[in-house]
Amino acid sequence: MSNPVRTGPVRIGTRGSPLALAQAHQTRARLAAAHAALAAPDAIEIVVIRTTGDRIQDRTLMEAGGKGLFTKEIEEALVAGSIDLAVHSMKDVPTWLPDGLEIRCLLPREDPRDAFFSNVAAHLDDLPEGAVVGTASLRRQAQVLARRPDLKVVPIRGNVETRLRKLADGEVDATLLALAGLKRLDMTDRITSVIEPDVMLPAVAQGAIGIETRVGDDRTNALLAPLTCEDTMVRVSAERALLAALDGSCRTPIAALANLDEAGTLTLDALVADPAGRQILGTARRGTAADALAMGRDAGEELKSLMPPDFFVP
Ligand SMILES: NCc1[nH]cc(CCC(=O)O)c1CC(=O)O
Repeated sequence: MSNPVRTGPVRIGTRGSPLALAQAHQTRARLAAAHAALAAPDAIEIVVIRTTGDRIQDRTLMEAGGKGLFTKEIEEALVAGSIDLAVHSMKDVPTWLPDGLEIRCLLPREDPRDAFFSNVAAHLDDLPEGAVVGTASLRRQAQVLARRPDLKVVPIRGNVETRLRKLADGEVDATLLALAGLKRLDMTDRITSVIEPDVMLPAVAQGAIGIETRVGDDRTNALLAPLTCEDTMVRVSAERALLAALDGSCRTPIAALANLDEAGTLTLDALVADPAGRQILGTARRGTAADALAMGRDAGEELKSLMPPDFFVP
C-alpha cells in the first residue's frame, strides 16, 4: 500500500532538550521560509518525544550501552506515522537506520570543532599538571590523554549550565563541548577557546543536523528537498562511510572530519584510539565529492586492519 497523501500539519518529532528544540525550531523556520504554505503558525507542529538517552542521567552513556539511545523512540513514532519527520544531531544517529526510514536531508553544517571551557587555563595545553578534565566522551578522553598523559579524565554529563557549575565548584578544571551546540543555544560567550581539529578531531558528523523521513513519503521528502545542503551531504557521507567500515558495533573511540574546498577537493582525516590515549592511529584521504563513500570506506578499512585488540572497549 502506498502512503496516502496527508493534508494536515507537518509534524516534526524531536527530543525535548534545549539543543534538540533549537534544532527543531531551526528546521521549522527553514521549512516556513522555503514554502509559503508552511508559513502559517499552525502549518508545522513540533512533537516532543522522550528517548532512553533523556531518561539516563546518573550513568555515562557508555555504561548504559547500546546505540541509538537518542533516536529509538523518535524513529518508532516516525514508523508509526505519528510524526512526519525527525530532526537529529547526526552525531547521535547510529550507522544503520531502521528499515523503511531514510535521511535524505542534511541542513548546512555548523562549525564541527570542539570548544574548551576552563577557569584555570586558556587552552588544553596550558592546564596545570594533573588537572581534571570532565568528559564522558571516549573520543575526547583519548585525545586529551594522548596529548597530556598527566591529566585526569572523569566522566561528567549534563547540560551546559550543569557543567559550568561543576567548573565553578572546582569539581573539574576543564570540560569540552561541541561548538555547534553552543552556537545553536547562543552560548558561545561562555567558551574559553575553540580547539582546532589537529588537536581534537571531532566526532563523525559533529555539527550536522539530519532530517529522517519514511521511505516513500513523497510529500515530506519534497518539502525537505530545498533545505538540503549538498556540501554537508558529501562531507557527512565520507565520515559515515568510515564509521560503517569500522563497524558501528565496536565502541572504540573514532574521530573524523571531511572538508570540501572551493576547488572541489574533498579531504578526510580520521583516527581511532585506545580509550586511555596510549596510542592514536590516524589516516587521511584526498579526492573529489564523487569519491566520498570510497574514501570513507577505504580509510575505515585501513584503520580497522591496524587496530590492536586492546583498542576495543569491553
Ligand atoms: N552527544 C550529545 C551531542 N550530540 C550533538 C551535540 C552537539 C551538536 C552537534 O554536534 O551537532 C552534542 C553535545 C556535545 O557533544 O557537546
